[in-house]
Amino acid sequence: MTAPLRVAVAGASGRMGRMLIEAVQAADDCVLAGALDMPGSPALGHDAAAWLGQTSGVLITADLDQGLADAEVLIDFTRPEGTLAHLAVCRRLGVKLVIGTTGFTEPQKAEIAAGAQHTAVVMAPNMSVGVNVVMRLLDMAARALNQGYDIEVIEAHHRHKVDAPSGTALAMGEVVAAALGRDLKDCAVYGREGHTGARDPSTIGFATVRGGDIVGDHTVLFAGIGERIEISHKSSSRVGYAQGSLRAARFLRAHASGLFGMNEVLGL
Ligand SMILES: NC(=O)C1=CN([C@@H]2O[C@H](COP(=O)(O)OP(=O)(O)OC[C@H]3O[C@@H](n4cnc5c(N)ncnc54)[C@H](OP(=O)(O)O)[C@@H]3O)[C@@H](O)[C@H]2O)C=CC1
Ligand SMILES: O=C(O)C1=N[C@H](C(=O)O)C[C@H](O)C1
Repeated sequence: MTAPLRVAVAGASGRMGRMLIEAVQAADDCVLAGALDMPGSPALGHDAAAWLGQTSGVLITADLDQGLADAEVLIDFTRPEGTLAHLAVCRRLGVKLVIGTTGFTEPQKAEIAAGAQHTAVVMAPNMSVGVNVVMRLLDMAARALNQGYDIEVIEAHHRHKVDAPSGTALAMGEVVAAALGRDLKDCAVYGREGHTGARDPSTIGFATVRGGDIVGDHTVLFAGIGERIEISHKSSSRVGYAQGSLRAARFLRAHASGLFGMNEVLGL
């Protein structure tokens, strides 16, 4: 019988961190092997599953070496600077990494790609199966609607989200731009205000909504003359992100190095 996968979770007291701890605790083939949080976090020293009324035997720590010593894979949903600090330690200790964090700059993405030459990494702005299927639908739609349709990406998230547009919205824009032979860097328009002039048909527009407890809604609109096509995904729970992350962690068992996306994890 295969030994359980030893999973550590970063950002253990965050919205996704808690979801992941609950998912690892419930999975037959995984065991919680570490839990990281920020120095000064009130969660430090507490059992990582205490908030569930459970005991995991894993205390939340800010000491990265200690928190990763017994782990095969770290699942990281934190902030870009946290993820990069975790990557450096994972690389040194030979721990694999699932990155769900969003908001990376291009140089930060290059640092992750370099780190993945030494330890295996899955990185995706959205771990849900549904969103990754939508990415394929968008590729198909953009190729078919390649003339006469104005393309806008609209996303809505909770009031606590710190990056905009969402990583998923940007990835959707990249898929559509690539399908149309455009580079998103050259054609993205992030918000509009004032006398904008008429819409340039070669652009891909982005609109961001923030409020309340919206988990994550994404729509890509193809607006033509006489018809509109909307391809939407709406998350009503973070469970899908956590389950997708565990699939990514299991996938990494078979890989020693390399940078992978959810399309490879899911075989899409
Ligand atoms: N790929 C996907 O499927 C998804 C991606 N996300 C992304 O995951 C990230 C986290 O989201 P969410 O859980 O809502 O955020 P939270 O703010 O709820 O949690 C973030 C956690 O990371 C910790 N943290 C913050 N900064 C650092 C740092 N520099 N080093 C180490 N730890 C740090 C926080 O600690 P403290 O509270 O002490 O600051 C907290 O525990 C975001 O980038 C979000 O966009 C979210 C959902 C799905
Ligand atoms: O911050 C969030 O909550 C989410 N972030 C990810 C993103 O930026 O795309 C994924 C999901 O939409 C939830």
